Amino acid sequence: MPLLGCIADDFTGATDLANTLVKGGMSAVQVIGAPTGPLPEADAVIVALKSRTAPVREAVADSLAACEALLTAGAQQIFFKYCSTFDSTETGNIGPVADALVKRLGCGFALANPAFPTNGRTVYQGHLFVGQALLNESGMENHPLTPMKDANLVRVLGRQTDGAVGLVPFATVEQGAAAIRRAMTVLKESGRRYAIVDAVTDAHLIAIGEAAAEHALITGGSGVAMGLPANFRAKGKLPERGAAASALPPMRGAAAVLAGSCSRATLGQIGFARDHAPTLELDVLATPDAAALAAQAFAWAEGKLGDHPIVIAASASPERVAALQARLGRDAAGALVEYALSTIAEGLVARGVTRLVVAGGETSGAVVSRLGVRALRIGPEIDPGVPWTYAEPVGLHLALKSGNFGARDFFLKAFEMPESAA
Ligand SMILES: Nc1ncnc2c1ncn2[C@@H]1O[C@H](COP(=O)(O)OP(=O)(O)OP(=O)(O)O)[C@@H](O)[C@H]1O
Ligand SMILES: O=C(O)[C@@H](O)C(=O)CO
Repeated sequence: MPLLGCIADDFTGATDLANTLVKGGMSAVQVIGAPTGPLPEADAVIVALKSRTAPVREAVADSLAACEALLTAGAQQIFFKYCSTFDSTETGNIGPVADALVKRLGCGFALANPAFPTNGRTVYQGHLFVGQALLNESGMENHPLTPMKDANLVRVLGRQTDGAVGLVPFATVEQGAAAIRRAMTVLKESGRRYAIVDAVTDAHLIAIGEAAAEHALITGGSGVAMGLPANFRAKGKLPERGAAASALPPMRGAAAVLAGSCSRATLGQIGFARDHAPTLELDVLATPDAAALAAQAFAWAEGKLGDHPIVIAASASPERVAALQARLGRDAAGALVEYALSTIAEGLVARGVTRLVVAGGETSGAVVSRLGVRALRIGPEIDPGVPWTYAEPVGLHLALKSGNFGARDFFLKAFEMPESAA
C-alpha cells in the first residue's frame, strides 16, 4: 500500500516529483491517468494527469478520481503536484483542484509551495522568483498556454479559489518546523484555507515538509516533497535505504528528442543541439497541418536514426507562437502541435527509436498517451528534476523534460550518461 499518494497535473511534473521521492529513499512508480485497477506496489504512487490546462471541471473530476484510487489503495497522505512556476490561468486549475481535494479530505487547510531552489525557483514574501527575476519577468509571462503575469502567489491563488489565502513569511520559515507548524495552525484557525509558505533554500523546504507531517493534503512543486520521506521514516513506516531508483533495463538503440516546449531553457537547448546533432525545426506557422508536419519529419529522419540523437522541435519564439495563436486560437494551436509531435513520436518508435527525450509537460502528456504508456519506472537523474524512466508496457526509455529544466547541452548529455550510452 502506498504511503504517499500523489496527483500531478502534468507528466513532466509527475516524473520530477517521483525523482525527488526516489532520491529521498522512497520507491516510486508513476502511473498514467487515474487508475482503474490495482495500483503498483511502491512507497509512493504518482498519478500523472494532463489537467494543468484542461477545462476546470475535467481537471477537478480527474484529480478527484485519482485521489479516490489512491485513498482506496491506502495512501496516508495526498500530495497535489503542480509546476514550480505555478502554471495556471485566472480560473485554475490549481485553486479549483486544491479546493476539491481539501473538501474531499475534510482537512479545511493546505499549504501551497512551488519552490525548487536547485532550479532557481524561490518564494519570498509570497512572491515567486525564477533565478533573479520575478515570475512575471522570467519569460513565463509569454507561456503559450499559461502566461504568468503576476508573481504574487497570495494574489494568484486568491483569484482561483473562494477560500482565503494567507502567508507564512520568510522570517517564520527561518525559525524551523515548529514555528512553521504554529503559523499554519494560526492561519487555519483564523479561517484561511491556504498558506503560501516562503522557501528560499532546500533547508526551508525540508522544515516545511516536517511541519506538514500530519497534513492530509500538501500542495506544491517537487521541492516541498523533499522533507516527506523523513516523516514516514520517523514513524517507522519507511525502511532506511539509499536512493531507491530502479535499475532500468540496458539502454540501447536509436535515440531521438522531440521538443514542444517554448520555454527559455528549451529554446536554448535547441540552439545548442543545432550545432551538435541533426536538428529539424518545424515551421508550424508555415505549415499548420499535423499530418504534413509529421510527413516532413519522417522524410527528414530517413537515414539519420542511430545511436547519436536526432532532434525535432516545434518550439518557436513568443512572436511566432503568438502569430499561430492569432490564426488558430490558443488551444487549437497547442493541440495541433501536440498532435503533430505525438504522431511523430509514434512514427519514430515504429522506425526503431528506443530512447526518447520529450521536452514540455503538455507535449509529454500527448506523446506518452499516444504511445500507450501505462506506467513509468524511475531511473537515474540526468539533470535536477529529470530522470530517465522506463515505460511499461511498451518497453521504451523515456525522459520527460520540464520545459525550463536542464542544462544547455541536455539533449546530448542525456544520451551520454553511462547508463544511456548505446
Ligand atoms: N510553434 C508553436 N506555436 C504554438 N504553440 C506551440 C508551438 N510549439 C509548441 N507549442 C505548444 O506550446 C505548449 C507548450 O507546453 P508544454 O507544456 O509542452 O511546454 P512547457 O510548458 O514549456 O513545459 P512544462 O509544462 O514542462 O514546464 C504545447 O501545447 C505545445 O503544443
Ligand atoms: O515543477 C516543475 O517545474 C516541473 O516539474 C513541471 O511541473 C513542469 O511542467
